[in-house]
Amino acid sequence: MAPVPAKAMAALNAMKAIGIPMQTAKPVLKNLLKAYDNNWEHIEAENYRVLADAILDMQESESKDMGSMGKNDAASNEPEPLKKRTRNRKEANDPGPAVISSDAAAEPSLKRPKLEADAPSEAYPETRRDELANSMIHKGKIVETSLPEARSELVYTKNNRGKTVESELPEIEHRKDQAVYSRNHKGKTVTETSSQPTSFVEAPEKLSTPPLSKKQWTTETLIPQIYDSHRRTGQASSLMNSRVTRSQIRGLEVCSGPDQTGNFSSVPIMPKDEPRDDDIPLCETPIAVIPPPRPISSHDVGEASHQHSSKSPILQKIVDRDGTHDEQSEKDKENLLDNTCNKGSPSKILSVQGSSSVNVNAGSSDLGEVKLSFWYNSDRPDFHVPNLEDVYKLVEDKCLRSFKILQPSFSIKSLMNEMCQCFLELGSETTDNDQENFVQINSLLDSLKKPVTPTVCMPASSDCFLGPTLSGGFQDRSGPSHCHNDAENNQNGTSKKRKKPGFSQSAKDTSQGLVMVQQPQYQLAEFKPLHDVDDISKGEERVRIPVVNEITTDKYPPSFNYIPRNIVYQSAYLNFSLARIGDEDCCADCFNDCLAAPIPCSCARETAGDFAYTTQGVVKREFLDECISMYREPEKHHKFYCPDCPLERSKNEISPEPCKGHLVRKFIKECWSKCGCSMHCGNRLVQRGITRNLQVFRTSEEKGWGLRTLDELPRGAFVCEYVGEVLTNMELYDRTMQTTGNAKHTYPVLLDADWGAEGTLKDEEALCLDATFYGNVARFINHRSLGELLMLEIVFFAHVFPFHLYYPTSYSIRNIYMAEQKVGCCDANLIEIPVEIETPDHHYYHLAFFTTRKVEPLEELTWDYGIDFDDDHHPIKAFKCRCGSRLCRDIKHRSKLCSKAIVMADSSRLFYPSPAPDTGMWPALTAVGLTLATLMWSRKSCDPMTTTMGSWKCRDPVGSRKCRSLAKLRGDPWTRSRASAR
Ligand SMILES: C[S@@+](CC[C@H](N)C(=O)[O-])C[C@H]1O[C@@H](n2cnc3c(N)ncnc32)[C@H](O)[C@@H]1O
Repeated sequence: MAPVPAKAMAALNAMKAIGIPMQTAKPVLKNLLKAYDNNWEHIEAENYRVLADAILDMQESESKDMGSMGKNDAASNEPEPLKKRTRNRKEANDPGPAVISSDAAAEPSLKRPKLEADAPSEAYPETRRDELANSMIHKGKIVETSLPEARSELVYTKNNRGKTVESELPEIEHRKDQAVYSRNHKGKTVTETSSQPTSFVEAPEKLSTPPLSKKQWTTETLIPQIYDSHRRTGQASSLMNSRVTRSQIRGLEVCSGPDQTGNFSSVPIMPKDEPRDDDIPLCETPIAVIPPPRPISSHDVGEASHQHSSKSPILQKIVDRDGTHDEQSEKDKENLLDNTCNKGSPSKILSVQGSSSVNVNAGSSDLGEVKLSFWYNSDRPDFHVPNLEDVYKLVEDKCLRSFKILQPSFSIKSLMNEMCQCFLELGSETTDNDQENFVQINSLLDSLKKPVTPTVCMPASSDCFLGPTLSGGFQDRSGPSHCHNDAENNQNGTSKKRKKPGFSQSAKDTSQGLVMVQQPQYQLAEFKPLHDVDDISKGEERVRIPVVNEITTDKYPPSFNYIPRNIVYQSAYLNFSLARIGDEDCCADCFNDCLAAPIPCSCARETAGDFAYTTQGVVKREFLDECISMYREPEKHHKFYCPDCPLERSKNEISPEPCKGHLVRKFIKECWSKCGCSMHCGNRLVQRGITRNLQVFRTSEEKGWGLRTLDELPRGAFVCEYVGEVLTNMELYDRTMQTTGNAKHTYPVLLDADWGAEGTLKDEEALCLDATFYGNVARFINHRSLGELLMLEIVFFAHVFPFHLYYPTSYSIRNIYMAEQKVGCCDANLIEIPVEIETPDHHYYHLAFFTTRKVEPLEELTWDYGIDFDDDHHPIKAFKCRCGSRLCRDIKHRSKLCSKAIVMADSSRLFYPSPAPDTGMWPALTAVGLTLATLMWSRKSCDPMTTTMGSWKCRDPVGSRKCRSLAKLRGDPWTRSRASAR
């Protein structure tokens, strides 16, 4: 404990630091010590708030005395803040922030003497400066201690015992001020007005509400108004409102005495009573809202305040871009913004105090210059100045990890750039749009400050997490604490309300706006290479996965973070507790390879007592056939119908259509860590990760990038898992609206295999994978239909397929279809099969891709996204399909040539209904039809990388003439060797 004189010195110094001369503070301190019986705890609380308040009170009463001595003095050119405060309330019956509009500013009684915009500091006499400085100290909140040259244009913020108070704008106010004032104005309406909720730009007649007495300032009376305010402003602003409101509630709790439980806040009661109708003294200088101290958040920049942290010593070092630093005087630092902004005409400075040791300031000039400054003090004696680039990198890394920044292209510099852009936008907008703009800032920045919610319950001993050797495992990037907090999660989930279209649109607009105002990709490219063309996985997989592009000049695909295993985004609940795995769900007694055991173990239970994999490491034929048949003939398979389908809800929340049914999917169950077998067990395929040689390549059909195999793949081979962030449907919905609503390519997959069995699933519970920002190679697999238009196909083959010429006419349609199967043409060559690994329930599972047939080297790997191309509201954005398949479900965009061929084939059927009669005319007519069809088909480009448009035309990509030449052109070693070998 420091001796008392030292404490007194500290108190006086603190006052001095905020512009109160020692001689003024000293007598008040003495009185306070007496009043508090030398209890320094109260006096020191909140950085001598009581002392500062007491000084202000003293000044108030002095002013009042002066006011009563001669009211006319009030009209003098040297305004007396305290008197004016009184008059503003009493004469204008100002209920609060509603006066902070241009109308209000024009009110004669509210006017302050006009200050010239460019008035140099010398224009302010010393006394005036003192007054201003003093007026900015109210109830212990220090608003501003120095007077920059453009003092009159500064926007100040202060907190008057939980009430937000604002004064009129000076006549020289600029539209930028209006934006700020409108918002704060609203804050004040929320806080103070009970009978007349006012809108921000209301006319002065609305100002007749008498001020509330202090007794009325309770949270009980205020909270309903807060909701009122939410309603008034609409959902688009709900996020912002709730923040402003919360802080204000806190402020009220602090300042309005005991709360509902009778507890007082940390602020001691003022030793003396204050007049009920005059406890919102207004400053002469324009003031806005100081929210009570709270953690700094970027969105706060929208709230106007200007104050120095009363607790924090001013930062001693100012770091420039190169990491050098300067000792600067306090004044220099305070002038930092002003210097920047004084280049233009009137400048503005807005500032936010996020916590006791953080200050955020934003300054602007009318020339559109904006400067942001952050002051932070952590009291570290061993501090040294780091390189600023390193700081950027670290912060970006932290943001990506902790705050789950959505875009991997995120950078601190771009964030600051965005802040400046928003600042300018707000400053340039008319007041009508202020509200909207404010929401934009918040919805943008809110994504940066989402709290990290640990979401997965992983035993600390990590014995259920096999670590990086398993690609089927789980990866959490939310930090060391992995344990899911149910309560918190629920709270997160249920507290989130699905945003109505209005908000979503706004949010969407926001992201669009952001894209327009900056070039994050270029910025990112400046700092770090996007991908390694030799291995897009950057060593995360067991095999290297190169990237090639012979089509465009892009060296590699747009940026994303490569992850070999799923990671949880925020709220998704995945319970991987080993305790949940019962004996029946594992094979604790097994040893080495379960597939080698004479009797299948309990891990084959899911697949009807027989393992899904063969000992050669592929999916068994029967199992695969059944999975494929689900796609080809869905009507033949069982479906379940959700009572309240999350998919339909996502399309239309208000009146969702009944569930269209989900196929009861066949699951593969792999052995897991509670099983006795080893990692070499044949029933652990997916969890071992990618083993095939794959390549990311640029497709030639405007599908963007794609994935292909470099090796020949047998039927049923595991290729890769679809890896991404595990999101709840709610999160996906929000994300799609806010971030990727306008994205060219989308990467979400619903984990809906068990939706029906789980009863009514809330959007906060239903899961999906999103590989937009974090994903593996599977995110490059393009769509191709997996045979729905079966009959049409059969008809086609029945009439034009060359095989028909060789087969007897009695050859059944079914056989023709089988013939088509035999040559292996047309459909997607991958199918996704749900795989159970860590958890016996199927709420969360892995989505693994297996080949539906033998796949040739260099053939593009495709899978059927299951999109309903006619359903514009499907969560997976319907694109213009260019799969080229004759079976493509995107009928609108299906190749015209294909369609013509089909129509032609169909029309030939008019003459010879299928199966075609064996007449003499048949071969001739078929030959004509076939020639025409072939002509049309051959005009369609044959992609050497795929067997697009049928392997009968180009079955072996390297074998065909066109393919060979392209392969040469491409010149990659593998193709070269293949081509020369021929
Ligand atoms: C999972 S990504 C596939 C990778 C993507 N091509 C890329 O460049 O990143 C899905 C997106 O690829 C595009 N895409 C996939 N299949 C397509 C197809 N058959 N025709 C046209 N675009 C396709 C669509 O834009 C879709 O949103």
